[in-house]
Amino acid sequence: MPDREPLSEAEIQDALARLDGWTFENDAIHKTYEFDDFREAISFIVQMAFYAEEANHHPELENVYNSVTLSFTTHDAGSKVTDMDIELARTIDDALGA
Ligand SMILES: C[C@H](O)[C@H](O)[C@H]1CNC2=NC(N)=NC(=O)C2=N1
Repeated sequence: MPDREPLSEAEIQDALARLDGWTFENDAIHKTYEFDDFREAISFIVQMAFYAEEANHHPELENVYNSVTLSFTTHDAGSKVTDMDIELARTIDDALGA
């Protein structure tokens, strides 16, 4: 089970190097996904929500037409990036192939 200890910037960058398309900014990790259309974007959000709920860890998300941006930080750790954020980002990308 990932823990809620804040990661150092070096640990975060090392973890992001093993993910695709995630960036670290303002104490959160972010990724923007582009889909064919609005339906595909919303479908991704719905599917992502099941993984977030299963992990009890939730993103901030923004949707504009076919674009979805997920941002993760761990509120229980003072809104710092923890393994919870990294692991859920990996789970979502592995599961949804985005
Ligand atoms: C009570 C509930 O388990 C907590 O508030 C969970 C819910 N989802 C969460 N999501 C995120 N991103 N960070 C948290 O610390 C967090 N905590």
